[in-house]
Amino acid sequence: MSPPRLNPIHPKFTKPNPLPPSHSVGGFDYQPDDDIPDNPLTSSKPPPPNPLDDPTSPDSLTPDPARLLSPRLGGTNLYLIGLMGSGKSAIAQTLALRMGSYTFIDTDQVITNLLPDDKSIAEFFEEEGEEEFRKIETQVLAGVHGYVRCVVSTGGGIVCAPQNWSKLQTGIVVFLDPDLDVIASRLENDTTRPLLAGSTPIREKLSSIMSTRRKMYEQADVTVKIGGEGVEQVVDMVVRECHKFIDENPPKQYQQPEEGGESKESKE
Ligand SMILES: Nc1ncnc2c1ncn2[C@@H]1O[C@H](COP(=O)(O)OP(=O)(O)O)[C@@H](O)[C@H]1O
Ligand SMILES: O=C(O)C1=C[C@@H](OP(=O)(O)O)[C@@H](O)[C@H](O)C1
Repeated sequence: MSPPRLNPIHPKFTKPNPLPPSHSVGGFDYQPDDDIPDNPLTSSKPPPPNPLDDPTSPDSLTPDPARLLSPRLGGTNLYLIGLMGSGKSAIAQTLALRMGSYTFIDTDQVITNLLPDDKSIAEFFEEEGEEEFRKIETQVLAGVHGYVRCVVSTGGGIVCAPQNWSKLQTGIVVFLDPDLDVIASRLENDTTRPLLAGSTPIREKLSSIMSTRRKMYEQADVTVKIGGEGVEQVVDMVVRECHKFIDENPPKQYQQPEEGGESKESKE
């Protein structure tokens, strides 16, 4: 039986083996592939220039500012707050992915995992009431804030309990503030948010909840006003605002020494 035609670079690569004849890898001899145009290993033509050598080239790789955020945060968590439907879960998930070394956590998801009998948050609200839900939410946040390198999507009402702020403020708090019409259209057919149940139009309910919570949401370190932007664009906006926040509020150990030698910190 002939040996399998493994690609010697990585078995998951689907392109044919690019190695020249009689090249042996792992004990197998490989045959040339004539069908790869300009195979850099066999072609007589010079390879195209590396775009990285020309920083003005549009193909030149530029690092994602989201990835550059991770080392600047030094492990500090990001907490996303805002009204239900403002996009906290969607944005946190994509942000964590783009940051690379951060983990996405959704407090609502943690709560759902804790509830017995696969109960949903809406069912728990109905059976046990909002007050019981808030107690669990506070306990979950207390657990979550002990972790580092997390992008945490919180429940919309987490800002209402003052004791939650002592946990949120151990990280950078980001308020996602979209237009209420945008949120209302996103949640039009949603049945998972108990506070929106009933016959009052969603837009009206959102407006009433927002008017009692806005002051609390505005305690955030960073506010991102959102219109009709898609998820990736909102992530870009969050990243930009977080970099700005760090620029304006550098961690103490990074503060520049003042003229004359001593840093502000060492004088305190
Ligand atoms: N910027 C956006 N553009 C389009 N759809 C979005 C955007 N942000 C969130 N969504 C969608 O809106 C819905 C509610 O978002 P979600 O992340 O669950 O909000 P939250 O966690 O704040 O309650 C989801 O279906 C989500 O995919
Ligand atoms: O605003 C609120 O009080 C709530 C928001 C929900 O989370 P999302 O903001 O993720 O929808 C969920 O925690 C619960 O239904 C209560």
